[in-house]
Amino acid sequence: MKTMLTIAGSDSSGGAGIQADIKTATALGVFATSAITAITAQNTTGVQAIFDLDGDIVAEEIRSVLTDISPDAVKIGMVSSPEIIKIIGEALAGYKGPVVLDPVMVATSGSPLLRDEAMESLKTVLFPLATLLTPNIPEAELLTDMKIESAADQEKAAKALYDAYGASVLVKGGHGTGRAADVFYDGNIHIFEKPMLDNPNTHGTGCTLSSAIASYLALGLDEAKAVEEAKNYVYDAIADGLDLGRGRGPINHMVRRNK
Ligand SMILES: Nc1ncnc2c1ncn2[C@@H]1O[C@H](COP(=O)(O)OP(=O)(O)O)[C@@H](O)[C@H]1O
Ligand SMILES: Cc1ncc(COP(=O)(O)OP(=O)(O)O)c(N)n1
Repeated sequence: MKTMLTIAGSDSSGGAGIQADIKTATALGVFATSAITAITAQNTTGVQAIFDLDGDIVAEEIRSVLTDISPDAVKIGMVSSPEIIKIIGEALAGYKGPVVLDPVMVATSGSPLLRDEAMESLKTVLFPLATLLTPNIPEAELLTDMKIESAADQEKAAKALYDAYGASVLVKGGHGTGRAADVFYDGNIHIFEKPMLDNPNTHGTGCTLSSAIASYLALGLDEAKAVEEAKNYVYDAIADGLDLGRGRGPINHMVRRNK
């Protein structure tokens, strides 16, 4: 059985964070292990509270998994404080497998999930450990100081981040206008495009995409193929539409089982 480790925050509503990652890996036939960085009280209308876990327990969670199960891929999601970032950097230092880093900054509801003072450590400590970065458009704009208004701009941002950090880069297009075009750069440009689905229930798409990429990498796919298959999975999960809660509901991880 192939395994992955997700290092991320808990989402009480089950749509994003650790919960989305475990559902995704399980749906794709990969055994998920986890290190929880923060607990969020969250639902489909927004984030009500955030509690960062103590750095020592995050370090222990990661070490417990790495020294025993040796995951085939790692995904990193919400890592809100500089202290936790430093500890993750130290705990992953000897890890040789693929590391997919989703630079989660702000939930789509508008709540910050990364503290302002943590941005610099995210870039200096964790980006160099990552083999694949998955910013959305607002995150890529902040990271590159560029305005992104087209797939051509996504391409420029992906190349700039690749040059700066030496990792492959997927600039996701869910916040764009027109088609949902995700631009991937690994030294060559790959564009993965789908129609933009008219469904407000997209909570957790970014977490799901990054954990699906990590799962497909654990299964042995190359990066570009893992990104393509992960996008297909997210697209099907949005298309299969759930309508839970009063706000922006989650996507449907049972989609493959329903077919
Ligand atoms: N309405 C939609 N229709 C089709 N694909 C979407 C839609 N919204 C997001 N996606 C896809 O979901 C994935 C996550 O993208 P995005 O929403 O940009 O990330 P995040 O959740 O981190 O903000 C991408 O593959 C994107 O193209
Ligand atoms: C605990 C936690 N981690 C990450 C997110 C962000 O999820 P994402 O899939 O990037 O996007 P939205 O669901 O916010 O649209 C989160 N909300 N909670």
